[in-house]
Amino acid sequence: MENLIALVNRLQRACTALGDHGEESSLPTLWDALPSIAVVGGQSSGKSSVLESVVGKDFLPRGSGIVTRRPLVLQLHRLDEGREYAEFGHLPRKRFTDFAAVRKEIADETDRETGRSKQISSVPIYLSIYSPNVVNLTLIDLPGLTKVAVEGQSDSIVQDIENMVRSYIEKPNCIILAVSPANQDLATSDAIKISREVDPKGERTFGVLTKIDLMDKGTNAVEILEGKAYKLQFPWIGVVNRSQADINKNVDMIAARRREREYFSSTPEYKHLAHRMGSEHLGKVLSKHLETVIKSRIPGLQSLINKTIIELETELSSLGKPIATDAGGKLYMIMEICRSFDGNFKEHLDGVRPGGDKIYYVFDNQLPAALKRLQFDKQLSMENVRKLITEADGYQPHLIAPEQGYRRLIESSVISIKGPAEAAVDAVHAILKELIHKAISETAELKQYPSLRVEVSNAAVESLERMRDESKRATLQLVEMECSYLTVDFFRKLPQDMEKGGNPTHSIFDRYNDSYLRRIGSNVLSYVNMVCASLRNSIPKSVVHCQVREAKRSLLDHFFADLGKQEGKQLGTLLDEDPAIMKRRLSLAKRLELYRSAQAEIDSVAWSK
Ligand SMILES: Nc1nc2c(ncn2[C@@H]2O[C@H](COP(=O)(O)OP(=O)(O)OP(=O)(O)O)[C@@H](O)[C@H]2O)c(=O)[nH]1
Repeated sequence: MENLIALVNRLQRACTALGDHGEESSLPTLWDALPSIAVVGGQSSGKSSVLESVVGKDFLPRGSGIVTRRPLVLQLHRLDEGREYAEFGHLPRKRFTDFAAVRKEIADETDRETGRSKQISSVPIYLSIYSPNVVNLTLIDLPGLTKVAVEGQSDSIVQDIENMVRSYIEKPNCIILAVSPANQDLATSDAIKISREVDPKGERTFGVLTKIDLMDKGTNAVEILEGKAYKLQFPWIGVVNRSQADINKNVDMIAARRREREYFSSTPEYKHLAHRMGSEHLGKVLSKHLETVIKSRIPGLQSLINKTIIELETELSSLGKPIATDAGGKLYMIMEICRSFDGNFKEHLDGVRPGGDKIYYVFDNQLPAALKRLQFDKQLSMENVRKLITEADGYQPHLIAPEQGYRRLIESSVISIKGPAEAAVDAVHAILKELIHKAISETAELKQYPSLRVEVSNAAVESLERMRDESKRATLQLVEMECSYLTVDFFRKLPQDMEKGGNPTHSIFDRYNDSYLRRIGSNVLSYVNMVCASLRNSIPKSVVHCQVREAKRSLLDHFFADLGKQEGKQLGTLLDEDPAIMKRRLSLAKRLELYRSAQAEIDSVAWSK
C-alpha cells in the first residue's frame, strides 16, 4: 500500500511544478482531490516537535514568537536504502543533505515572501524529504494559533492566522492533526477548538497530546488518552518530544524516540497504553489512515482525471496542430489546410452542405423571369417594324422579301438578351463568393492562422473573378452567335405559310401596309421567342461550365502555383499564429502530459487492488 501514497506524492509534486496549487487554476485540481495531513495547534504546543519526530529529523526553524509564518507542505518519501536528502519545490534538483541548511532555507524562503517582518503569508513552501527512516506521508505545518498580537504585528494577526489555518483544514480531504499540550487545560486547546469547528463529527481529526512528561506531579493524562475526558472518533495518541534542554544538548531523534518508548513502557500509568503511544505509532497510524482514505477516493480521482483529460484534449484540438519547423512541413501543412477548405467548398456545391441550390434557383427562376421581362412584342410594334423595314430598304424598296429588315429586327431583339445573360453570370458569381466565405469560416484550421485565412480567401475570390470574366465572355458569345447566323429552316417555311394565308395578288406598292408589316412582326417575334427558349437552356450550361465546374476544379490552382515558389520564411509568415495561442497550446500539452501520466499511474493502482 505504500505505493499508493508514493503515487499521491508524485501526483502532488507534479501539480506543484505546474503551479497548480488548487486556488487560481480554472481546472479542477489534483490537489483538491488528494488527502493531506495538516498539523494545527496553539503556539508552542509542540507542533514542530511532533512534525520533526514523525519525520525523524531535526530540520524546522525554531525560536520564540511566531516562527512558522508560511504553510510548509512536507512530503515524506520512503527510501529503501541510500542517504537521506531534502528537496524544495522552489529549488528543483538541488539536494540538501545537511538538515541545518534545510532549516535555514525554510527561514530564508519565508523571509523572501514576507520580508523580515513578523507578518504571515498563505503561499506555501514545498519540501520533500527522502529517507529510509520515514513512512510515506504528506504533512502541512501551519503557523501556530495565537491569542494576542506581539509587538511589530498588526492587530489582525490573530484572526489572519486563524483564517489561514481554517482555509487548509476546512477542505474535506484534509486530515487534521490537532496538537494539544498536556500541561494545559484541554478546554483551552486552540487545536481542539478549531478542528471541532471544521470537523464537528471528528471524522478526520487525530488528537495528539504533547508534553505529557511536563505534567504536574500527581496528575496524569490517562483520562484523556483513554478518550474519557474528550472523546474523539480516533484514539488519542500521546507523545513525548524533546525538551528545550534536550534540543540544546543536541539529543538526536533516534535517542529521543528510544527514550519516548521507554517513557511509555516504564511509566506505570501509561504501561497499558504503550503499544498505541509515541511518535512512531503516530506515523504508522497516519500512514494507514491516509491509505484507507485514498483507496476510497480512487474512483473519484479517476473520473476527475479522465474528465480533465477530455477537457484538455478538446481545448487542444480546438487550437489546432502546432506549426512544422521546416519548409517542406509548412508547405504540406498549408496544402492540407487548403484541401480541407476546398473540400468544404465543394460540399456546398454538391449538396452535402447547404447553399449550392441557390445556383439552380438562378437558372430556374431569375433567368426565365428576366427573359420574360424583355417584352419583345413592344420591341416589335407596328411602328418599330415599319421604321426598321423601311430604313433597311433604303432608297430601293425590297422586291420579294425584306431580308435586311428581318435581320435588323431580329438582331435588335436578340441583342437585348445579353442583359439577363450577364445578370445570370453575376448572380452565380455572387453565390459562389458567398459559399467561399462560408467554407472559409467553416475550416477550423484557418481560424488558427489569420494570414493564411486572408490569403486563401483573396486567392479564391480572385479565381472566381477570373472565372466570372470568362463566363461573361462565353455567355455573351452565345447571344452574339444567335445574331451572327440565323436558323434558315425557320424562314424557309415562311413563303409557303404566306401563300396559304396571304394575299398573292398584292402589288409592290402594298408592301408597307399594316397587315404585311404585322405579319413580319409576328414572324420575327416567333423567331426571337425560339432563340430565347434555346438560350434559356444554353446560358446555364455556359455559366456552370465556366464558373461552377471550374471553381470545383481549379479554385486554388493559382495560389498553389505561387506557393511553390515561396521560401520557408514566406511560408512561415502565412502560418504566423497568434503567440497567445502557441503559448496556450504548450501549456495545455504540458498539463495533458501530466494528467495522462497521472491517469496511467492511478489506473495501474486501481487495477491491482
Ligand atoms: N519536555 C517536553 N518539551 C516539549 C515537548 N514538546 C515540545 N516541547 C518543547 O516545547 C517548546 C515548543 O515546542 P515546538 O515544537 O517548537 O512548538 P510549536 O508548536 O511548533 O511552536 P511554534 O512553532 O512557535 O508555533 C520547545 O522548547 C520544545 O522542546 C514534550 O513533549 N516534552
